[in-house]
Amino acid sequence: MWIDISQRLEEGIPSWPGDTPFSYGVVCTKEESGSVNVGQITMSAHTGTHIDAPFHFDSQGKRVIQLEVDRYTGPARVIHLPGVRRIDREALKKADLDGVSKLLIRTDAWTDRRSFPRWIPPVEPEVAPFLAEKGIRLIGLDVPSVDPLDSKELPAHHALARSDIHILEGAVLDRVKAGNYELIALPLPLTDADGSPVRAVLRPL
Ligand SMILES: Nc1ccccc1C(=O)C[C@H](N)C(=O)O
Ligand SMILES: [Zn+2]
Ligand SMILES: [Zn+2]
Repeated sequence: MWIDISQRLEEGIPSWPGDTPFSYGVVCTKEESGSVNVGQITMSAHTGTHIDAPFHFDSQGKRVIQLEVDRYTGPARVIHLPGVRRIDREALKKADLDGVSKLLIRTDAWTDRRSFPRWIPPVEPEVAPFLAEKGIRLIGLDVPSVDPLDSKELPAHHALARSDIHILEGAVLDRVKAGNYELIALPLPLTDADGSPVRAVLRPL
């Protein structure tokens, strides 16, 4: 059985402060067109469960279409680090990361999904080379960023990119136990985009 770890995209879903709010509306009704309801979606590429393309934080970086689908599908390990202040070497030292190429970290830090969090545990840039050495190519979190929310330099985003680790943000891991799963979290084929919403699902292995 697949477990849905995606945030529902619906009116009221929080977006990054100041960023485009999510909306879905029928712009032409079945009554008007005589055949179909036609919807329009307006949203930031960074709302809900989504991936970041390097172009998000590097104007020369890859766009969404250039990201291989293999990065977002396949075996993944979920680790549970409740109450951590930061995701650093210390926080990760007890985790078994051997043979893992996709790592999802459940922090439980985003408790009320109806509002944007005031604080999140950031990923420390120093862990990027350490994770890469372990063979990790994708990191996923249950919070909306890998950097402190007020960061402009985005050191963790850059360090992860330098270590060739892709980023999944805003996964809903509240009811997911630590363990091994198969992951599917595919971005849309957006040619130029800096990020993409994903439908992320896990199946226990
Ligand atoms: N949407 C934004 C609008 C303005 C400033 C930052 C963001 C972000 O999304 C940053 C976040 N670290 C992210 O990668 O999702
Ligand atoms: Zn993002
Ligand atoms: Zn990000």
